[in-house]
Amino acid sequence: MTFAQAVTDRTRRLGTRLCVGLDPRAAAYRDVDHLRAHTLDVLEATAPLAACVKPQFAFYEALGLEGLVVLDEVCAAARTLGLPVLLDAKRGDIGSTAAAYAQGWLTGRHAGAALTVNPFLGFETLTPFVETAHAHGGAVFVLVKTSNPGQGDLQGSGVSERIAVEVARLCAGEPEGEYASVGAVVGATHAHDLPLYRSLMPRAMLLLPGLGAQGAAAGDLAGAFAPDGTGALASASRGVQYARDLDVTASVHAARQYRDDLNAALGVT
Ligand SMILES: O=c1ccn([C@@H]2O[C@H](COP(=O)(O)O)[C@@H](O)[C@H]2O)c(=O)[nH]1
Repeated sequence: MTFAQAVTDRTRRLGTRLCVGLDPRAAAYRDVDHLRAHTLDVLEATAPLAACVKPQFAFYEALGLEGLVVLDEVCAAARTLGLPVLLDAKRGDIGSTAAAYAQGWLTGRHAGAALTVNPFLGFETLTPFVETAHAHGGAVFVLVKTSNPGQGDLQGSGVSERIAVEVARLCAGEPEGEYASVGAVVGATHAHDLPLYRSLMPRAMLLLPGLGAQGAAAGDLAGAFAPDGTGALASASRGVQYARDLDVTASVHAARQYRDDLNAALGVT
């Protein structure tokens, strides 16, 4: 099963469109063992409520080699739980270097995973990511309109729309009837614009970060989904992992609430 198929299957079977972000902040823990144990506990406890899990590479990289080992353990644990992994690393470089990033994060033990990619160097640099993801059953999520307040500095004036059109072009070569291996990141903070991006990229799965801590509300995100309730992943990281300090039960309650609020907004279960 490809990443897009696995996510869509979980949405249909488990009734969830929630992407659980795992961004462990070193300051919250005594040491790396404590960080690892809590992060794995949150993963295991929230897995039945999630369509996929999204570790943010930066928080593991910040811990050096030990952190990268934890990231590897998180990915392995997710695979064991049958939970699709979306690595948020926002890679992008000239094509030959992009090919090395793609090999590192979309093949081997990461085959079938998804990776966020940055199109700033030009559309041709997306090709190694797209080809590798497609060949290994994974996916890439291209930054189209990010959730942060300053995104308009470079993403305004039709730039995001232009990237969206390119994403749609990249999706066009893939089999009909399912979401493509090329998806798009559109901030959940842009609720008003979601129907536009949904219509520009009908075959792309949308990743919607910004739920919770950045102020976006699940009830405002219906415009990102296809009429059957598939095609988008609403993502919360701090809002789940640190729903109430390090209380894993609170993480589960928060994930359940996000899942239910998304379903209520869509009128589905
Ligand atoms: O446009 C974007 C793209 C990625 N992110 C990432 O998502 C999470 C958000 O964390 P919260 O704690 O839920 O705010 C984080 O890893 C970001 O790097 C984003 O926020 N916006």
